[in-house]
Amino acid sequence: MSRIGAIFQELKAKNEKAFIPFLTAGDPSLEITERLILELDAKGADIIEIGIPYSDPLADGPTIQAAAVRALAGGTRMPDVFALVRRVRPQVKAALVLFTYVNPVFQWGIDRFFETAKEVGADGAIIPDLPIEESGEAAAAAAKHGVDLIPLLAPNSRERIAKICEEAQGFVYVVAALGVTGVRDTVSEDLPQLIASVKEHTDLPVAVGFGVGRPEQAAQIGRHADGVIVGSAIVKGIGGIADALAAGDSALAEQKERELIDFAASLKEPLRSAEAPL
Ligand SMILES: O=P(O)(O)OC[C@@H](O)[C@@H](O)c1c[nH]c2ccccc12
Repeated sequence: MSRIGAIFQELKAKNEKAFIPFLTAGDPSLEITERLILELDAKGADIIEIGIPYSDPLADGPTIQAAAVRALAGGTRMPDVFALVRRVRPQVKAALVLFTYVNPVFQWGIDRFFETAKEVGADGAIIPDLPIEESGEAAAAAAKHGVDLIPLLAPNSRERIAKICEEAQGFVYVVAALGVTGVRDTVSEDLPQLIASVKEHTDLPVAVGFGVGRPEQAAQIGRHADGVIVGSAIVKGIGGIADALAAGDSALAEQKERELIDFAASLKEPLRSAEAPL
């Protein structure tokens, strides 16, 4: 069983739900990303999504776009992200999932991407602009090298649920809202129904992301899903660290970092003893 599978199994036995934060590698520096990964792991992150900065992140809202801009400006490229994963892997309990787009994977070489991912210790990969209809080659390479290729399933892809679930590895990423990434005020009322229909097609865990920015939202989703993914709200906090550093205020940067880690812990808290569905 993969590390991701084992983590979900262990959580289930404890009636806990997975907390899955996202951050962009190299935002604002690789050194800070490395420290944040260790701190998130220590605060109970079960899986960490590590974004490979990309110049054309079409599914991302302004917060994560800005993170990619900062990381690229700092010079972070694909090989740096692989090296980062290699460094942190022996130091963390959390599973590590690479998050990237089709183009960079193509350029690196599909087979070589998954081969390198495995070699440095990544457990999974998410490629949001890879439609299921075109995922054959990547799915084969991922399976060959033992990396879970985690598919995204959006509220508008009901007819495609069966096919996506059939191909899925690791977990199914249910997108809670249409549009781009970013914090939203409310959780969609249709979400429990969508999760239920995904669960009719697969025994894999289901994690929900898009728009989650508060512990109450995490708690609400945790009643129905096996995991909660939080990107923009975390990345916004990292933006605060970046701003403080850019202003030369390292004391403020340290304070922002502590606040971010406390915020991450507050998102995991309601998932530790998840309530059963009502
Ligand atoms: O930022 P949000 O709304 O919390 O959504 C999760 C998300 O950031 C992360 O999984 C992600 C980052 N970039 C993406 C692009 C597409 C889908 C998902 C993502």
